[in-house]
Amino acid sequence: MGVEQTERKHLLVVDDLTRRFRRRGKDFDAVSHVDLVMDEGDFVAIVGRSGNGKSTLISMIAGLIEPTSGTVRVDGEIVGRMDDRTLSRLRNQTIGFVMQSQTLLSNLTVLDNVVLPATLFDDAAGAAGPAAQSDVSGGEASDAMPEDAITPDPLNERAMALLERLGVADLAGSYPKELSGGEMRRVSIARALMNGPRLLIADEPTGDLDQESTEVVMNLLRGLADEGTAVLMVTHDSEALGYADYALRMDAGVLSRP
Ligand SMILES: Nc1ncnc2c1ncn2[C@@H]1O[C@H](COP(=O)(O)OP(=O)(O)OP(=O)(O)O)[C@@H](O)[C@H]1O
Repeated sequence: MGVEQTERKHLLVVDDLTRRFRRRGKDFDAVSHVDLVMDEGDFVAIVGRSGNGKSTLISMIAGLIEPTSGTVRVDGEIVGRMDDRTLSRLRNQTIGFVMQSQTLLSNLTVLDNVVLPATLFDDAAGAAGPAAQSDVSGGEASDAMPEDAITPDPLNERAMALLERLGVADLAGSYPKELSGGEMRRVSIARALMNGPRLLIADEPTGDLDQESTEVVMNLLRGLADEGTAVLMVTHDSEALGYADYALRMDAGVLSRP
């Protein structure tokens, strides 16, 4: 692939990406020579049987696992060559990541968990991604504030709007251990969207969700993509698949268009 020609044009360029693991004394490629290009507004689903390398691939894209060979470029920068602070900033401000497992901090309330990413870097709250500018309240116009009103904290307001949009605003003051799996997942999605990422990566975003919540989450992701966020989703859920532009199949580490 002509990476030099494409690096400035695309939000994400994955080039010949491989990750080798060793199991019972034998090497195998969990991810094998994967190419993928995504632009703003693309909504791509990855499907494939368990153990075929999907999580390993998206973890490399997010800079959580180092590739054995190949590169991931986000906005023209090679993820593997970033120093720790630059990588942390990328993960905080440009990439939103919804993991398969529960990653909320147990000693913080739901609201504080969602606000947290906006407090980690000074300029995080002013993130430039389309989701940051978008009206997360779901389109309802807010009433003009009376002049003597206490100025609301904009971070709390944004977090509450996201929780509202995901149907879990009533849980803002609860702690993660008080939530169901599906509620935790929706809170995790709100947290991943807090800084308005330009690229949202979601591993099974509808796992644990009933049909109604699946529709809420998928309509939200579809809306974000329509507003310019690139969305990369791993899913086993045939209903969720219908919201993506197209699906790619991961089979024994190889990514292909079915
Ligand atoms: N750190 C590791 N060391 C050795 N093998 C690993 C490691 N991490 C993952 N694997 C193996 O790599 C393969 C791909 O794992 P991965 O988690 O990427 O699959 P997946 O497609 O995401 O599966 P699922 O749908 O169940 O989440 C599996 O065979 C897994 O056992």
